[in-house]
Amino acid sequence: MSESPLPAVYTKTEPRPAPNGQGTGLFATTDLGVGKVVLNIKTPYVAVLDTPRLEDTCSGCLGRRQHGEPGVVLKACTGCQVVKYCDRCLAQYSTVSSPFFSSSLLFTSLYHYTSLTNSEKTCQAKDWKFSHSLECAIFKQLRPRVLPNNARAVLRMVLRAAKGRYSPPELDAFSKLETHAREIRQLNPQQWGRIALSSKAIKMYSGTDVEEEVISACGAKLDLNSFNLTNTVYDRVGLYLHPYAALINHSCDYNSVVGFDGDELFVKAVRPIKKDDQIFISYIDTTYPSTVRRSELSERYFFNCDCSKCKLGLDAPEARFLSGSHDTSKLHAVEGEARKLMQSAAADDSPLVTVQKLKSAMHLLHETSAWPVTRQPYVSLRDELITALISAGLFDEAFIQAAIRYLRVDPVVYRQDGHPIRQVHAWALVKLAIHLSADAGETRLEPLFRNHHIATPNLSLLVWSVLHRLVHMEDQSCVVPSFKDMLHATFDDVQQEFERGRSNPRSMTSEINTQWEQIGALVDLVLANE
Ligand SMILES: C[S@@+](CC[C@H](N)C(=O)[O-])C[C@H]1O[C@@H](n2cnc3c(N)ncnc32)[C@H](O)[C@@H]1O
Repeated sequence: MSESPLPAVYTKTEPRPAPNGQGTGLFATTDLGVGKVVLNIKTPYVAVLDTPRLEDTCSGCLGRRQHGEPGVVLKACTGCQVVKYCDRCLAQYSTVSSPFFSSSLLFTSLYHYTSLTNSEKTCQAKDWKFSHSLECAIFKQLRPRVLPNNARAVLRMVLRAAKGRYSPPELDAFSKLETHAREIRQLNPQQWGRIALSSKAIKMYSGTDVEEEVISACGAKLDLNSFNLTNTVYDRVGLYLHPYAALINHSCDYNSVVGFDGDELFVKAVRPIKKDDQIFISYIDTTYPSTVRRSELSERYFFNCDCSKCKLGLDAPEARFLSGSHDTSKLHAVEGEARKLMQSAAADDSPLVTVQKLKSAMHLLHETSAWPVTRQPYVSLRDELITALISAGLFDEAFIQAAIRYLRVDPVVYRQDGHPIRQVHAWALVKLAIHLSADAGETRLEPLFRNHHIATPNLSLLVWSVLHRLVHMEDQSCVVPSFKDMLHATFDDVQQEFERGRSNPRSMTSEINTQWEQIGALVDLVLANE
């Protein structure tokens, strides 16, 4: 992996002009196999948590330790009480006076900050050094109001730039990023209004002499170029920006995927890439039909996608209905009803009501006899249903739904075995099976199989077979290192459990196949009655 001129950036790519009005793009400098690292960035230009995640995610490791070490408790920064850190990594403090904010900021009293005397490897010390020392007093002054994520991100960039924390190549790369500021002003006046208001506030809070217009341009750059920051299991936790990663253009038929391990970014090849090929990621959820994708891309990113998948239009697999003749206007009406139910389910507080609404929406689609389980919004409805069933404590039903997704949806929707979403869904199935098999008494799973005259499968064998497959295909897998570590640790535990029981699943291939046949039979019956 060669180091780029930008600090902390390791890559097998270089920026070049891209064809078809795509501006600059990144191009492979060598052939790259599936699962290979295309780009690894150790330190973000800026990364912030979404406001609700400030409560439950460490602002230092961005949740990396929380997944590896269950039971980690978060403690609030004693200064601002807004950001929290893993307790195991909290530093020892001594309180000293800070000269930082006395003049430039709006504070009447001298703020006391805690100087860190412990190792810099701690989450709080790391974040303090990176940026929090510059913003802590501002957050404290504003409490109980917490700035929105994009305002906190722009504030961080302004404060870090003022303290000379960015190198000249980083500042230069950031300055060259596309903003589409003119299009935002003309076409999305609400977005521009939010950016402008936020810039005014940032200028006031930070006391910076940078002009509001320049801060607004930072805000527009952030909106256009930031990534969804995700945790180890690919749940969104915040915003991330780096000017090198921001050069990657979009294709719905992408060859690479992005993931985060704490604040470290990984771009991996999800398909084989040849030297000089352009690197493409997806900016949006590509499981939706081209009409939806194209309008999302033109509204937020101001371009018309012309990729091979978009060219297929209604002939593309994700847009097709089941074979037969269909009244399309009726199908659209049903889709509208299903979407309304989905929206109202999202707004509901009660998991059981949410479950009912989502099931009703799925039933509407199923009743058309035209809607494949792999066509949106069916796919998203099932994802939401699994989450709602888990919240409602209905783990057996969640397990069956996760098995439907694993066996019948994902192989079509995410064709590559190593696709991170496919791996995360497999992990969810494993977790549910482990949870159910740990239940001492009879779970509701047994009657479910019995009622359909199917023998109940041995969940431990299923868990072993999924984990065995995931661990053995890890070279081709596009997940981040902490996810792989989690799989390894769980597989080792399961393997040891079998060894203690003096059995060896490696020699039980036909038993394992039988368990999958049993699961497959129930999955098809549940789908037929959806
Ligand atoms: C995150 S930036 C990517 C880097 C950008 N090409 C540059 O030169 O700074 C996103 C912008 O790149 C352009 N872009 C990305 N993918 C594209 C595509 N498939 N076709 C046309 N333009 C694209 C659009 O202008 C979009 O708003």
